[in-house]
Amino acid sequence: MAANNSEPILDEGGDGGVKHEAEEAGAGGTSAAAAAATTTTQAPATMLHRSGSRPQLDLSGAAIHGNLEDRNPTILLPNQSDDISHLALDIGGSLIKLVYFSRHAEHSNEDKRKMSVKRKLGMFNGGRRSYPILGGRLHFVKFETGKLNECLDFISSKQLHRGGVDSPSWRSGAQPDNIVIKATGGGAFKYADLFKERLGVSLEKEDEMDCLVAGANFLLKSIRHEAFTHMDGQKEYVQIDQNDLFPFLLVNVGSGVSIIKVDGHGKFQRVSGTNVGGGTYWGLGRLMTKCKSFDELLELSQRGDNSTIDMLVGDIYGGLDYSKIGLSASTIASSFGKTISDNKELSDYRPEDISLSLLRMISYNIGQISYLNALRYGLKRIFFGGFFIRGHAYTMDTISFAVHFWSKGEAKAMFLRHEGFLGALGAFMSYEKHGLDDLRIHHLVERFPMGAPYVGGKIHGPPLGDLNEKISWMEKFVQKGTQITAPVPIGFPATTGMGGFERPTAKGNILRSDASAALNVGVLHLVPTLDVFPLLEDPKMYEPNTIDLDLNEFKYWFKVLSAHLPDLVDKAVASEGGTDDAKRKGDAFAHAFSAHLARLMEEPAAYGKFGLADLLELREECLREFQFVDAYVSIKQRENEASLAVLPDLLMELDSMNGEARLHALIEGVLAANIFDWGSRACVDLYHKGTIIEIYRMSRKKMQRPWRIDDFDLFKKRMLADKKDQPYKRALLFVDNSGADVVLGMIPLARELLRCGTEVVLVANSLPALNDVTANELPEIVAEAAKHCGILRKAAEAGGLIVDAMAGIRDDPKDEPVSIPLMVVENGCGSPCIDFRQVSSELAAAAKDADLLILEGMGRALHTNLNARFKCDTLKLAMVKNQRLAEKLFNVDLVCSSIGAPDNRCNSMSQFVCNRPVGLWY
Ligand SMILES: Nc1ncnc2c1ncn2[C@@H]1O[C@H](COP(=O)(O)OP(=O)(O)OP(=O)(O)O)[C@@H](O)[C@H]1O
Ligand SMILES: CC(C)(CO)[C@@H](O)C(=O)NCCC(=O)O
Ligand SMILES: [Mn+2]
Repeated sequence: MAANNSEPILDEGGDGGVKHEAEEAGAGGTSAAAAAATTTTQAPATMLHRSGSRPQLDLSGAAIHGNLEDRNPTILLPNQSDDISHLALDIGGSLIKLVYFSRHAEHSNEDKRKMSVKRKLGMFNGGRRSYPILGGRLHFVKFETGKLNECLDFISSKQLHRGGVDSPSWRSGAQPDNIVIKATGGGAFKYADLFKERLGVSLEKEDEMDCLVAGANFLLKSIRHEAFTHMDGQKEYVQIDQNDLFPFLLVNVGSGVSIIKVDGHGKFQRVSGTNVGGGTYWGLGRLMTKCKSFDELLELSQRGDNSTIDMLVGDIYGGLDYSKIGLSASTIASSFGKTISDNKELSDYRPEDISLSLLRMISYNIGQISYLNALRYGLKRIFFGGFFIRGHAYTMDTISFAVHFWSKGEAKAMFLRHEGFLGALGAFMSYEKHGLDDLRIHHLVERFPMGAPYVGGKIHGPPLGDLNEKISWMEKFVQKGTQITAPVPIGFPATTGMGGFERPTAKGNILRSDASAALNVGVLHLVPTLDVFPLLEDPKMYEPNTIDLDLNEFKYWFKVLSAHLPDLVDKAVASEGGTDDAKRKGDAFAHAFSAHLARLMEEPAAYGKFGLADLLELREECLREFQFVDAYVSIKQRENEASLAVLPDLLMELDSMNGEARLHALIEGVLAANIFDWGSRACVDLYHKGTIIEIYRMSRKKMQRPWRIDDFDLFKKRMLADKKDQPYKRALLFVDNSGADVVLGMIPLARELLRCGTEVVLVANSLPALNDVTANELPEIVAEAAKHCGILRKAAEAGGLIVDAMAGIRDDPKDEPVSIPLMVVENGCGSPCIDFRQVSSELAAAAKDADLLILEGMGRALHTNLNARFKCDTLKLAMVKNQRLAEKLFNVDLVCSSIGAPDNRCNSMSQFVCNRPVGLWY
């Protein structure tokens, strides 16, 4: 095996000229005479061809896995390679693009709690795979075609052609003799023999245009923030209406340019093309500037002034505009036109200026030809792909300008985040049973790991799959004093004026290295178990984030998160035993997360349309990337224990009250207990000043109504007056923090609902986030609490929670759902916020019969979902512990802070959104 053991190399010098082979593969025999934008291939509209290269089912060594008593136990096929293929290639004239899939073992984290919940909710199907696709990740990588060997080494080191190093076939050492890999682009023909020779694989050729269209359609259908406009330096994501996507013009700017009219899935026509494309810019640019890499050339353009080279309208008109035909003096009249009159040699011109002139000439030309073709077919939307774009703001602005200018604003240029990967994705989709067609937007989660493979450009090296490699990679950067860039290219504003463009603004002089441009996109996680929350009133209109994370807002969060970072690192390191290794990991995490923050500070839209929920999740994901499983684990345990110790007193106090006073005390208690929050600086300070119960009591004492939003009376009416016996059939309680928050706040409230005959579903995080309680931890906490209370005990026993927590699982063998008074389900996320467009399937199933939602805590009820509307009554409870939110939402100053005693008087909110008109109730 070509082991993945070499160290990443930091290569500051150029990396040698790219051996360009675009002459053969790129232009593909198109003659100079066909240079005009009229090369039309009237291909008949074809359906995407799927050929069957899928391996047969290998039943050898089959064994039953899991519970033998299950009616339909899981059968493990150790020798069966995954039933979706893993790698597809697009080998173009300039670059090779790889899309590969790495698998998530579906049952590995299928723990007992999940199985039990599934059975209770009637979701259990006996271990058969319930989803059309496997969970896993789609990775995107590119290489220069001239360095094909690097690409072959990469495939070989990861054994991608054999299903990855973790695949059963690889581990068993079996040598499948006929591996077939889908490939598109000219190189699928040109390099087929080399692939056979080096890797023993056959390339199965897929048509390039088919693949481009399939890739574009998939992205536009399945990725929420894929397409964006880019005008005057401003990037704006476009909401694509699935029912109104076709027809559109797809312009793929690779070495050469293909222009395709797309009318539907598999329905398209290549209407034109131009041989003046990315290869032209890079090729001419290399000859004229002696640049060693594409990026160097692009970077030069950022410091260029094209007016020394281009002949402008003003040069011809003595400095005047030619306003009668709408041309300003700064409009380019003739690209490179000035060089005819000067008595100068090439070396007399600045390479910077040459690069900028070339870039403008080619981008503008592509924009114009695209517009003309859009006009020809009456199309209003033009999507631009291909790696010539390279996420480069100036290129996109120039193309947009041309389209806008010539169409007088009628046509719109849009760009794609996965710009260069359309063909490779299309090739991936051409595998039979790839399952991607069945994916919906809510199944895909994009993540931006630091250690994804960095290839090409300035940073060379093997994929950084291994944690140690990742850490030493980060350390090297730190030692060298190099700024660590998050894995996305920089965008920077450039201005365009009427009829002409100004030169790129000085801001953003650095072009992000190609290594990171390759990761303009993150890793796409395919999570088939995610669902849209069925109780959303209008999923299309739903926006989880309460406040838009614009640059200003981001600046605030940058400060908050940066300030919190040292404390978080300390906790994380302690949670891993505080060893030297843990410290290295902690440092690497801090650098990685800071790099993300720095990246987003430059451009808040860098990772797609990013909200606070995404930002907070990014932090948790970053911790997980550096294998910090649960930074708050011991704090959570300590606080749970402390809170459970005082629970009996609290329950006694509550039981001595009458119904109305009790309900008031319970809601007040939830708000008071929500003061415990490790995500809030002001509250962290409090921890050093008192015990949990002291803080809780003080908090409750100060909890005077009216709260900032106070719909308590409405809720009380529903609970106590409208229908006394069973006010609600099933309530979903979204819990927040461990410790007092859940034990002294939410569990007593759950108990009250149980007392009223309401089924209670406690909904908790799937993965840790700060000190939030997780679905795995909750059964044990409930079981402990139940020791002090008959109502809880009865419900928890009936719900199997006590057994779950303490012994194994005792389950109803029937698959049918039964009425369960108390259940714990996971929400599908590992973040302090919740995005109801993507929740776990068990939560979605539990929600079907729910008629009350209770969202608790700032993350879930305030930062996200304050404005969300649901199909049933919803109670949102939170203690406002964040100055920014208090100001923005309620226009108040927080008094809670370092003074030791929080004044909660006006800082709580209890919003009750009724969804059923009174009178028609029940
Ligand atoms: N690191 C890079 N090295 C070379 N070219 C790059 C790089 N990054 C971006 N480019 C630009 O992207 C172009 C290639 O884009 P793309 O990968 O979409 O096309 P291709 O598939 O190689 O070409 P074709 O489809 O015409 O065969 C190059 O010609 C160049 O303009
Ligand atoms: C030849 C291809 C399709 C290879 O990707 C591409 O480089 C291209 O579309 N070139 C432009 C050829 C033309 O003039 O239509
Ligand atoms: Mn191509």
